[in-house]
Amino acid sequence: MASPGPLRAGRGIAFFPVGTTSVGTLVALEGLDGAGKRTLVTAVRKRLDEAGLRVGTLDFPRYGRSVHADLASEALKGAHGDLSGSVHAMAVMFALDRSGAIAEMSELLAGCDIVLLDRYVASNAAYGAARLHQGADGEFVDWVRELEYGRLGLPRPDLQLYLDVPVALAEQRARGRESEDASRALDAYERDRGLQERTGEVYRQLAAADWMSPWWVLSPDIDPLTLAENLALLNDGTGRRGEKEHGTP
Ligand SMILES: Nc1ncnc2c1ncn2[C@@H]1O[C@H](COP(=O)(O)OP(=O)(O)O)[C@@H](O)[C@H]1O
Ligand SMILES: Cc1cn([C@H]2C[C@H](O)[C@@H](COP(=O)(O)OP(=O)(O)O)O2)c(=O)[nH]c1=O
Repeated sequence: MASPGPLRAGRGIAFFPVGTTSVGTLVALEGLDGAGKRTLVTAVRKRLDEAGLRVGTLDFPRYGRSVHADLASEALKGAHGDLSGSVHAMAVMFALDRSGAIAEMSELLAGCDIVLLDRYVASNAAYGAARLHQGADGEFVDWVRELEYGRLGLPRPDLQLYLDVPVALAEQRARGRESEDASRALDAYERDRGLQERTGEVYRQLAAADWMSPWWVLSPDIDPLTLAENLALLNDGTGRRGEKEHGTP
């Protein structure tokens, strides 16, 4: 059954088994640079707060709080020699940033109904595979899965959202942001139109395959209220997840 409004589900929406403990639902928002992720998380959070849900948010990379995140960001702006030239080295930096946030994520999940992440493991999968001209079924995506969910033990998201914004629009938004805020100058990935195109393609493949969890694909004009209402349905209000194994919101 198709999901309502602008939500497009890959292979149907899966609901999650009821856990024995009260933990929140972990939702990761993915998309290209400038897609509007930060804006959407802020708007959805406001709607969920207003609905009385306990909401936590966390942005990756954790700039200013993680040396790995800062090194990666500086590398994308030309520092640290040939660091940014290595696809695997960059992915390890982003992965170690996330690894350092495991305790914080556990705390958020213990105290919230919904935890919204602005970028997560799939960012590494999509950008790295795109840099290597691979698809979602390639070696790199498997390497990321094994590194982050296997070796580093990161929690799997219950749901992943892909904000599917055309590259030209995302670029226009990123450039608009750059002109408003000098600290958001475009980095090496953002300036590379071909990389953004390929990254979008890998994201669509990951979503179609429901990689690591169910995915919802969101259109550029997604209404934050509609999204918040659909997210709220994943949670029965007690911090426990819905009981249906499969269904649509
Ligand atoms: N739905 C939207 N319509 C118009 N402009 C938007 C929309 N969402 C975001 N923007 C603008 O686009 C720019 C990039 O948005 P941002 O949320 O920072 O993207 P991201 O976090 O995906 O890089 C910002 O200047 C923001 O104000
Ligand atoms: C979090 C993350 C980001 N990236 C990429 C996506 C972006 O192009 C870049 C920087 O992340 P981004 O979220 O865009 O940060 P900024 O606030 O500087 O715009 O790093 C990865 O390749 N892997 C990751 O795990």
